[in-house]
Amino acid sequence: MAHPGERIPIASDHAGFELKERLRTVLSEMGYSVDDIGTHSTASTDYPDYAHPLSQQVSDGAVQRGVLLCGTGLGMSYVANRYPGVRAAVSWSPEIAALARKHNDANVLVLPARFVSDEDAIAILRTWLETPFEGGRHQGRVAKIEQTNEHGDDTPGSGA
Ligand SMILES: O=C(CO)[C@H](O)[C@H](O)[C@H](O)COP(=O)(O)O
Repeated sequence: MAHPGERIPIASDHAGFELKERLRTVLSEMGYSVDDIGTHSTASTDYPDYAHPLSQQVSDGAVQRGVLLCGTGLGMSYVANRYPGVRAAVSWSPEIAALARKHNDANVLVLPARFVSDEDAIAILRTWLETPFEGGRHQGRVAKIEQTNEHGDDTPGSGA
């Protein structure tokens, strides 16, 4: 499932900066064209400033997938999952990353940089990159993520 030459955006806040630097190298060595959106130091910064531009690219179809990192992975995932078509999965093990691909067709990998070792993060990244979506029974479920509710309103829960 590796796509040499594919452009992959990667972004972090200060908590994910050092791991992002490591993963950037790993991606380049695997043949990907890495688009580093930032941050570029360990100076304190705000995760939405990096999650928004990356998620927009995935949502627009400018890229197929992207990688986000912050301390817990949560803040980045909250932002990313607000974008139509983005399915961002916080993954703390290769098993979770594999299931996020097989069952959920996750197109953004989110790493909790303060809670995974560098070696585990590399294994998670490789698994996520190389595991295909299974389709089948999962296809309809993934499609329902973007579905409108029974009131024809596309805001889940509104009017209920
Ligand atoms: O998920 C996050 C934001 O919700 C992250 O864990 C941030 O990296 C974290 O909040 C940063 O914390 P800090 O105390 O400002 O370093």
